[in-house]
Amino acid sequence: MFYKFLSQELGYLFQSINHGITGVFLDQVRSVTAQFFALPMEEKLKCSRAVDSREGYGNDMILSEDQILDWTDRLYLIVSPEDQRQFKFWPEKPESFREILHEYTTKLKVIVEVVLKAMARSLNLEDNCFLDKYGERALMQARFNFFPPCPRPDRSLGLKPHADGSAITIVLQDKEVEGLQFLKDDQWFRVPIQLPHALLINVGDQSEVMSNGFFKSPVHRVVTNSERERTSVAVFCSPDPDNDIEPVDGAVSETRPRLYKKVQDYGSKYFQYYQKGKRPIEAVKI
Ligand SMILES: O=C(O)CCC(=O)C(=O)O
Ligand SMILES: [Fe+2]
Repeated sequence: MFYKFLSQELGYLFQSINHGITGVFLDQVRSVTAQFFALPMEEKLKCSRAVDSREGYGNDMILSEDQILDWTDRLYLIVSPEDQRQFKFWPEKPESFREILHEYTTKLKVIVEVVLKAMARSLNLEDNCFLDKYGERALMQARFNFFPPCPRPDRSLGLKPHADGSAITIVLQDKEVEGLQFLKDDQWFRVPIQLPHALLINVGDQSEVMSNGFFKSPVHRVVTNSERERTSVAVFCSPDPDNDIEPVDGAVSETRPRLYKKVQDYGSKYFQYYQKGKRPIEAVKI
């Protein structure tokens, strides 16, 4: 996980920056999420996604007949750039939903900047080298996940193994129900939930590419359980799709040759692979 790869410095920066996001506010984000999913189906369906689009309320896009579906309901919204918001997908209930999402993601922007700078610094690279690629018109996509209790947790996953296609993903986990697991050395490790006011920051594929593999985008999954529902909010922070993404100069050297090709609009290419259970990063490795 992210904190293992970063210097002490980040721990410090993070604590100081976290003051802008209080535990009370994080609970409000959780609360509007839970309230949305608890609405009658008829109300939620007002935000339904179209068959051929990811944005809105629904489940996995169906891309092949033998696709294994995730045991989840989700609401997926583009939040930034602001001119790309499609309010027809944004819930009107609960009433404070839109305002809280706007406030939450505005606060997260500060964190993204701090984190991308700290990541660069921890590799002795120029502070802004990742941020410059990230750009002023970076993408922020929020995914509200709802995992109902599942009668056969041995046979179904809430989210199948995947790595995120973002630069970084900021995850607000359920306070009471665990489920997220990361793969390391062929073993699954559970993510603790003992710190209810912590945000989990996950390195995505595009940071792996930009750092020439110094940061790794870890494979993770969500398991189900038969007793309790679980919610989470993942905010995917990805570079402007118009920007070329490739290993930054300082991360390539004679002893560390370039490991990834140049890519553009990684996110939209990525999704096709995800639903087929494949890792898109393999396609950009040299
Ligand atoms: O539910 C979680 O804790 C993580 C969700 C996640 O990995 C995702 O939405 O990509
Ligand atoms: Fe993920």
